[in-house]
Amino acid sequence: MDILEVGIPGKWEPNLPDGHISHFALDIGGSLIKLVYFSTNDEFDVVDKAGRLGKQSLGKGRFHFANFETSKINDCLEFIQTKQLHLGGCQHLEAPPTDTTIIKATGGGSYKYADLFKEKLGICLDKEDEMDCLVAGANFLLKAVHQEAFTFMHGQKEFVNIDHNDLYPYLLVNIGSGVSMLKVDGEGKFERVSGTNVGGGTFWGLGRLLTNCKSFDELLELSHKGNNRMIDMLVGDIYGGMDHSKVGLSSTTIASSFGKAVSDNKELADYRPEDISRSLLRMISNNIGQISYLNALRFGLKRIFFGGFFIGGHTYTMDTISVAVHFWSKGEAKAMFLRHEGFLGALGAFMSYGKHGFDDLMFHQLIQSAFLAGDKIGSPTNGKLSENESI
Ligand SMILES: Nc1ncnc2c1ncn2[C@@H]1O[C@H](COP(=O)(O)OP(=O)(O)OP(=O)(O)O)[C@@H](O)[C@H]1O
Ligand SMILES: CC(C)(CO)[C@@H](O)C(=O)NCCC(=O)O
Repeated sequence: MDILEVGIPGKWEPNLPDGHISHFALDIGGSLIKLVYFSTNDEFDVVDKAGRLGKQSLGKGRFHFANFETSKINDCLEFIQTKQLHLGGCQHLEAPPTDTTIIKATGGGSYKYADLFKEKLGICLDKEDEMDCLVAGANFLLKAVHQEAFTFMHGQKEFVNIDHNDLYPYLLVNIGSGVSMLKVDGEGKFERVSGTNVGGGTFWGLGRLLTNCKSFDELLELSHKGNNRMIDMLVGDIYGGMDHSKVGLSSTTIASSFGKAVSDNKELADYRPEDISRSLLRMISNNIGQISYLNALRFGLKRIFFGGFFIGGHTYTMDTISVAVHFWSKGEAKAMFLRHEGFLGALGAFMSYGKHGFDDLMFHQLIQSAFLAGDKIGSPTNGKLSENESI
């Protein structure tokens, strides 16, 4: 489980106390559960329209982010219980007062695990569509968070200035277990234009089988030390060390991922797990980069934002995706990454508290405070996950 905290405004503050937890939201995906909650320190007693006593925040506070493997959902339930997040949730104003806490949730698991949450914590999951949430989360981050988007190519990271008046349209590619591609035209205006089943789950699933790695991080770590040329068949392998320049293929371009394994006459055990992991990561990242570009081309989109936990701020993954987009678009399209990449859906679900009359904690005011000029969500500058520059 990873837990991260971000201050508003200000810097990364790893071990701050939680304060009053006002809302939390969940994105329960095929591989990971993402949890976002908001805590405030300044608060006072209020009585809501239903006569219930509660705490009202002044709108200053912090977003907290945590994630859990979906297969270890009990850890997530325990975390909610220990932090008493569910006691800070809200009740629907139109409904008669009950003991049931309603929590915004998205992702397939909000359907699959609804009964479990009810049974274990008395929480009723209020389901929001995962695509709506991804888009709401991405739009929120791009507009409200300073230095949220960046490019990454050949080891160089560059933050992108987002012009709020020239943000749309863009292609949002969310690389989770599977991959969704959405053409975003505005707030709540989007279409899921494509997807691919070759995604983060494929990398981790195949990688686990091929290398016997015990964790995703271990598999990624291996990939850093690997050399994909040991397994991939390059153009040069086919052309006797030469480029095939007539069609723009250099000798070092991968002609066929894992292609060398066909003629090498080796067994799986003869290959280094590091090289296998590297080839796999490149194959999947390349493929996603290429499909993304083709979809951008389909709709004339120049900007492609990548999200999802598969990226995990990993430089090699981002580099490979960027190079693929650059290569196929001949430099016309740009791959951009988001610092809060894995939390788009959870943030979108969180934002949806503002939509349906959940205003006993003046949710609108709370969210608006995060939008105020100069009061943007701070960026993590140090701390546990900052090594990969991603929260
Ligand atoms: N600790 C981890 N355990 C498992 N997968 C991880 C881990 N860290 C990163 N990943 C990668 O993140 C991917 C999951 O990303 P994400 O959480 O965005 O998707 P998801 O919501 O679970 O999937 P989907 O949206 O398809 O249901 C995994 O497939 C894997 O590639
Ligand atoms: C099924 C979802 C939407 C669940 O998040 C995701 O895993 C996905 O987009 N998979 C790819 C499905 C496809 O378009 O082939």
